[in-house]
Amino acid sequence: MWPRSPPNHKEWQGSGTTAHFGDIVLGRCYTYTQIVRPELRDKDCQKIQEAFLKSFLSKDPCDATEQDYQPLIELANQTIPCNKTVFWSKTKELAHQYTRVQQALFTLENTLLGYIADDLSWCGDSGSSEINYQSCPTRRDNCSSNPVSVFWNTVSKRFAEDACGVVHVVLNGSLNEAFDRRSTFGRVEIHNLHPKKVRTLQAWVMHDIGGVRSDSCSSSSIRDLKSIISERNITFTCQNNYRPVRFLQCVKNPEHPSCTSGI
Ligand SMILES: Nc1nc2c(c(=O)[nH]1)N1CN2[C@@H]2O[C@H](COP(=O)(O)OP(=O)(O)OC[C@H]3O[C@@H]1[C@H](O)[C@@H]3O)[C@@H](O)[C@H]2O
Repeated sequence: MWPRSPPNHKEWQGSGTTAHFGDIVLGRCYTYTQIVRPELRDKDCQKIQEAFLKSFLSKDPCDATEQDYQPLIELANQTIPCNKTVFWSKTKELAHQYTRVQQALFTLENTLLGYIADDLSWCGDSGSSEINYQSCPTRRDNCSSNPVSVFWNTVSKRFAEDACGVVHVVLNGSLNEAFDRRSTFGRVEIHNLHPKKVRTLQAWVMHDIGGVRSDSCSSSSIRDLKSIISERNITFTCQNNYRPVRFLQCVKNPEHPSCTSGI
């Protein structure tokens, strides 16, 4: 059904590089630096686009490294104010609904690099200088050191290293385990918070409206998170259904009983 990959591209199990990748990267960079956060208007989007392409072109897409992304990270470097960092895990949509309203707060995607890369796929090939638009390796079926997985691990680590003051995380209480050690939040971000800079991690365990309350602040998975954070000399606090985020959930379900009385 699909045209076969050109001879010089290996075939992988994942979808190929997003069409018009270079243009999307350049356009998103200009949108973010000129409109969303004009305080970053002096960023060089042409150089950022070039650095992003150079991070993976002509390279084995199963041998991506943190080093590949260092030039890009330096060009797109951005300071997040203390007390404004929001992590999330299994709550991508809700976390971004909240930061879209509460624009003083930053998820990784509310930073320049996360904004540029969100939902994109990209890879190249060591035997060619071309972008592979036909297929890219996936963590599950091909290799964990693929360009996209290594990118999110690398920028998530940097996002956590740069955090300061009181940081927040939105967790999904409708899952059996709201905290998963294998997640990017559990495997990368909490281990890269600096105890000398981060005073408190505040967890918000949110339950789907009308969903089951599988997990909550008193559950074993949250106690596991608390033990990891406390061992790192960072204070841990937790709130079930943090009210400002709950209001957002209720916008979509105004008639639900948990939204009509005293949320
Ligand atoms: N588009 C984004 N993707 C990701 C971000 C992010 O901020 N934006 N990630 C990770 N990430 C990719 O999302 C899934 C897992 O999500 P999911 O299983 O829902 O949650 P994770 O904890 O793994 O990752 C979310 C956490 O890491 C950063 C962001 O700062 C959040 O605090 C996996 O492929 C990750 O590589």
